[in-house]
Amino acid sequence: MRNCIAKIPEPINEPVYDYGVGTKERDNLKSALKDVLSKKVEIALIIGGKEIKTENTVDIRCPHQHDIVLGQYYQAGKEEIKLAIESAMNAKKNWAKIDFQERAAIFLKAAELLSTKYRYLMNATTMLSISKNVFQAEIDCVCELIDFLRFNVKFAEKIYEDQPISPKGFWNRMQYRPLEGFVFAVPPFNFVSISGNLPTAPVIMGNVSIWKPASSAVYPSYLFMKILQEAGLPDGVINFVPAKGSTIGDLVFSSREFAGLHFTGSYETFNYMWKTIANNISNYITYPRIVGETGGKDFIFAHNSANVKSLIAAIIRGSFEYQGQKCSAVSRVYIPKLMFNSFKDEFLNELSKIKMGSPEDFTNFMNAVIDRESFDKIKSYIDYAINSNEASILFGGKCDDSVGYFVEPTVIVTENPHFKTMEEEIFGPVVTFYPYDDNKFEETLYLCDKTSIYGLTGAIFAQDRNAINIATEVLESSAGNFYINDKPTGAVVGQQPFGGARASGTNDKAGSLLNLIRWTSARSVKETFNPPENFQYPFMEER
Ligand SMILES: NC(=O)c1ccc[n+]([C@@H]2O[C@H](COP(=O)([O-])OP(=O)(O)OC[C@H]3O[C@@H](n4cnc5c(N)ncnc54)[C@H](O)[C@@H]3O)[C@@H](O)[C@H]2O)c1
Ligand SMILES: N[C@@H](CCC=O)C(=O)O
Repeated sequence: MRNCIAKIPEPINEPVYDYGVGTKERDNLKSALKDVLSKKVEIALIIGGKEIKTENTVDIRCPHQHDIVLGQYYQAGKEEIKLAIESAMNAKKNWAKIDFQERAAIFLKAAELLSTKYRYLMNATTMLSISKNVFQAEIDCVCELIDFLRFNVKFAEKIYEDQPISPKGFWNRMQYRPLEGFVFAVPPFNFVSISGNLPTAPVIMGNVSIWKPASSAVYPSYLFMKILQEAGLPDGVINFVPAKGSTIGDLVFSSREFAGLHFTGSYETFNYMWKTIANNISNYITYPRIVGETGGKDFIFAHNSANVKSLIAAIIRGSFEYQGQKCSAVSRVYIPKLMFNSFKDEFLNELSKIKMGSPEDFTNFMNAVIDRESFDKIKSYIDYAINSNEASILFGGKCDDSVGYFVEPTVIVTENPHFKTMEEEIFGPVVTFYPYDDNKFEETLYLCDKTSIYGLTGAIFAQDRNAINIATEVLESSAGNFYINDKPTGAVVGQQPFGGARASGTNDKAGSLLNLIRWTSARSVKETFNPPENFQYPFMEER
């Protein structure tokens, strides 16, 4: 729209539905679940706006019942990947020229479609294909994804509005250009919101993207791609390319037009990508932007003044929601020995109330872990603890893959603060306790800070203000998201910008202005209204 400088609406967080018994939302969701189960979906690549099928298909199965096949998706080969890069580069010129408000309208519309027309279908595909209970699905694939879209366009507006000063006679402007090339978006399996945010954040800033969804989260990602198309996203701006990581990675990173990586996933994969990019560095038109959020070894640290009931609730939710498959999940707990002895009975009693099974049964708190590889990895950590004389299993420990990939919520206790499960990311429902000497609070804080390579999330539980202050100070670099008397999961867009440093990533805070600014390459433009006509300065004039 010409001659109109309209403001982006002020975003508010999408309300979370509770799907309580007897609500119409619950009925709608139940019928969406039935619908998804009764059909076999066929998911094509979407390149340049066109659906493309290949020779290679992969089954989409329910992790909680692996004999249920929800459908199939097609996997890209080299030809399709090259076509996707070409399509992105073709779409680039027009997309960058579209007025920001027109671009923003597309994402605001997509958010509205998600909030209304597609809410139940999106929840159903997420619950069934990545095994999330209704609450975990709702806060992820609906609310957080909507928040990313609505808040990011507002942050983009703030960036564009940020302009330099202009003294009399001059007009200085800052043009926020997109990057010179395309952005490669590579998400993990565990959050549909992250999958949707990784391509859209750069695209909101005028970039184009190649989006490779995680193999186990193709279904809800595809649905989001269709929503973006319905909202008016022009062809080729985002190219949806399910593919094997190594096949697509090699081609993209050796492409001259590669200008940015927007990644979320493991530390190991990110390091591999960074090294590959470094090896190709002289091939690129421009230095690529590398934004990556990776793993965590997140902690709860209890002081002896902590409120035990809220501590127990936080440990159970923080460790076992979504089967501990959150980068933010609690996986180590520091607790004073005396408190540990008195808290155990109540803790075990609460743990025994956890129900595990299919997400279709709304009474289940936990569901299955994502796939066989993950199941085997988590089981190997539990077996290691079972066989070690440095640790004992306080709760759980059983794994069963006969119907789905189920791992019991598992609590390990150790006296070795450097025990393997205190240091390494497991990415499953396993938490390790280290009971510390009651008079070694501060010393143990330093130990916590130095125990793991990661620095993502952490929490202090204490009523004593001095203890809170000391912990906040000592643990300053241990967590990019730090919580006081709250679990270290469940960050909300616009409220707790999310990300960590150390081995947890580049800490560019997903869903914030800090992230969006990485997707622009600014140009300073100076205009002089009355330029001098003589090269000599006044002090050079003769009397
Ligand atoms: N910090 C965060 O915000 C955050 C959020 C969610 C998950 N995570 C982390 O993600 C990990 C779990 O997710 P995951 O198992 O999907 O991670 P992963 O590293 O195995 O995979 C991440 C993505 O990278 C792709 N990939 C792998 N090798 C590739 C290559 N050579 N080229 C291109 N793509 C390639 C995968 O297919 C997948 O899409 C955990 O470590 C978790 O902590 C971090
Ligand atoms: N942002 C999410 C974690 C994302 C990683 O898996 C949280 O705060 O719990």
